[in-house]
Amino acid sequence: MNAMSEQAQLRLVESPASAGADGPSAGLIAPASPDYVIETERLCLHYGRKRALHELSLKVPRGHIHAIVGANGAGKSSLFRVLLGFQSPSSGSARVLGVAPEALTSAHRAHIGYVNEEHTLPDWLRVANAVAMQQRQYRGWDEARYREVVGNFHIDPGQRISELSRGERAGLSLAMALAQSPDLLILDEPTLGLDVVAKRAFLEALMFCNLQGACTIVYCSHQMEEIERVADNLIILERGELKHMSAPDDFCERVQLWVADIPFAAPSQLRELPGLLQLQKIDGLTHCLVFEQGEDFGEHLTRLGARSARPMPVGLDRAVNAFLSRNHAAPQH
Ligand SMILES: Nc1ncnc2c1ncn2[C@@H]1O[C@H](COP(=O)(O)OP(=O)(O)OP(=O)(O)O)[C@@H](O)[C@H]1O
Repeated sequence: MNAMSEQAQLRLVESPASAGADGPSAGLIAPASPDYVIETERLCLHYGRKRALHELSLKVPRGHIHAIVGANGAGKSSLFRVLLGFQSPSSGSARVLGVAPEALTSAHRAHIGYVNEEHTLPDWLRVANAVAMQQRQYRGWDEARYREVVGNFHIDPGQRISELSRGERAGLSLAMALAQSPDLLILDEPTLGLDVVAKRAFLEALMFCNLQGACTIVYCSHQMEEIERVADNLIILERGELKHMSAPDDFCERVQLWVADIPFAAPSQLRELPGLLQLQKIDGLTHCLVFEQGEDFGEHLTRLGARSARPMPVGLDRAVNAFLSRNHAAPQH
């Protein structure tokens, strides 16, 4: 996270006077209400020779909780950096709340909450001062929501931010972002480092904000059980490309586990099965995780000599992991 992004994330170091005429406390510009909170068109980002985003065309509709998943290095954080204007794309275009990232003013940014995994907050400030500055910055500040979320942590308002534990820092930045009452809340691995109770409190706060209908939440995480619980929409990125977007349940329905008794099929034959995501031999039975195959997939197994074969549903964790691992980087031998 570079210095510019830290500054833009939370303008805690900016006094209301220095926020300028377009500052959030100086006349809140209501953003247009486009149907999509995020739109990208053939978005590409290269860091030197490293490709982070490739021809990414994505439309995230207003409302609901959207989860972006992908393996390490899939481009999730890079996408957020481009959307928030911290990083210029190599080509293509993006719009956030209908505005191009490079055209986002302080007033627009007041409608966008952002929490990153580092939970960057000014270390030298005391918690109470940081919160007071946020209260002044954001007209829509919701004190009750702030207290509800921060109340799950034993944070002393007199403590310096540098003295907080990782989890407390996470809780504080989440509470401040939620209290800002943003139209769009972008969260980059927000629950990393939170204990079970704090995680649950945070997820409940997210769902509550979303139920109130005002806030669209776009959230990237590797924690599939969380996503299963809160997300209405699942977006899968792979090496900077959009691979899938649907409701999590729809995605699960597309992945099936077939358990078959095929004693004599060669592994090379099994690996040729259509839609194969993952192949395992467990207790003498062949387990095939397959993508977008119908009920007639069993016929393929029968042709390979299966004595029995039955499909079984799979949970989101297994479905997403199998989908991502089919092209996951593996060490060269
Ligand atoms: N500043 C940078 N310089 C060079 N390469 C970078 C830089 N930032 C990211 N990358 C590369 O861009 C790709 C996408 O990185 P990004 O951080 O967006 O992935 P991610 O999906 O957020 O990963 P993770 O789940 O591990 O946080 C990776 O291959 C990464 O190595």
